[in-house]
Amino acid sequence: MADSRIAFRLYESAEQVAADTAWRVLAAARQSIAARGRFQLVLAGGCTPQAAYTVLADQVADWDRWHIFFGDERCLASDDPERNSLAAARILLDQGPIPAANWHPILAEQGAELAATRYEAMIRPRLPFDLVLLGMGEDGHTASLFPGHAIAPGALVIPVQQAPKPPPERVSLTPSALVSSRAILILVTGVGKREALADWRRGADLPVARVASAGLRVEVLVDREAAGE
Ligand SMILES: O=C1O[C@H](COP(=O)(O)O)[C@@H](O)[C@H](O)[C@H]1O
Repeated sequence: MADSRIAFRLYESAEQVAADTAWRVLAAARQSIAARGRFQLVLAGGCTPQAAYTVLADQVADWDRWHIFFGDERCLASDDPERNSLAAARILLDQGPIPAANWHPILAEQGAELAATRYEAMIRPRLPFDLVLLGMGEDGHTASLFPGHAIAPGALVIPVQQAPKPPPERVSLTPSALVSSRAILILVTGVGKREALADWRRGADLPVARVASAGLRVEVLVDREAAGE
């Protein structure tokens, strides 16, 4: 792993990763709002980022200027607790600070094909994002980009079928969309991620590695359990 645009940062605990993520997101928001009047943030799904969202929700920020997008969504009913946007909404929208009009979920309950087409049409004129948050799965997937899955050239958002992690049907931003961002933060915590992280750092061709190596400014926040140190 010799890509100088990717900075790996080590933290003692997942709590520290969450706190520093929140701090970095707030700093990016301030800069973006000062420069362009708005902050376009892509949220990661899964469990890892939820602690950071909880820290964020308690902070003071210019929330009306934040616009929230999603890196991927699972094709489940809109009220299914496994939906990525629902988990984030419970923290940042329902009782939190972000106005509903600025919340841009992927409507995956419409089916992967239609939801992907509609989300692509919505994000295309809004690119670039200011900050993309990503996680990493135990197999090195990021968003819903899984190892061995082909990506249609030129697409920004794709339907995903037969994902190895349930549910099998999903919608994902592609590497092209994810790297159309001023910065990317990848959160990697827990012992379950240790092997994939080590593979990535040894140069394995994983989806997370492909996205990270194409990004402009990429920071990977890793806790000691994932790092194995
Ligand atoms: O299924 C998914 O998995 C990854 C990793 O999730 P985590 O629970 O291990 O943090 C996540 O980044 C992705 O958005 C999600 O859909």
